[in-house]
Amino acid sequence: MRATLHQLEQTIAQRRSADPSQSYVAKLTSRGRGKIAQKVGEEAVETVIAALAGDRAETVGESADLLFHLLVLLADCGISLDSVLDELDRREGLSGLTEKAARREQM
Ligand SMILES: N=c1c2ncn([C@@H]3O[C@H](COP(=O)(O)OP(=O)(O)OP(=O)(O)O)[C@@H](O)[C@H]3O)c2ncn1[C@@H]1O[C@H](COP(=O)(O)O)[C@@H](O)[C@H]1O
Repeated sequence: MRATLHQLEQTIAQRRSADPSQSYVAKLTSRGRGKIAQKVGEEAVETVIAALAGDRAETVGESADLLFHLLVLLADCGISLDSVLDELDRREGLSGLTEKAARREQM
């Protein structure tokens, strides 16, 4: 998962300055952060609709679209994927601490 997303992050970084007529990433980037953010919102809604409809294949496809567009948005904001993954790791550590604290209280 990490390797796939990091590879895609690198590809997006390379394609941002490509010819917009040759590259979707370049085309979307040239339309501005507002448009990129709008696409993230649309893909999120499409993912939710597919999940609630119980359509597994559609949910997988829309989730891939969502992750891809989120990476394009993060790149535009100058935020690395590692910053987000580090935040998730930090939270996992926090929840581990909470569990340990709860166990201590039960003793
Ligand atoms: N993962 C993706 C990916 N997922 C979805 N998409 C594109 O996202 C678009 C979403 O489709 P929509 O119908 O929602 O949007 P649209 O009609 O094209 O655009 P709007 O008018 O709605 O803004 C489609 O054109 C898809 O091709 C992607 N485009 C590129 N990638 C990756 O990005 C890499 C670089 O792509 P290029 O920048 O095109 O070289 C590729 O090698 C892929 O790995």
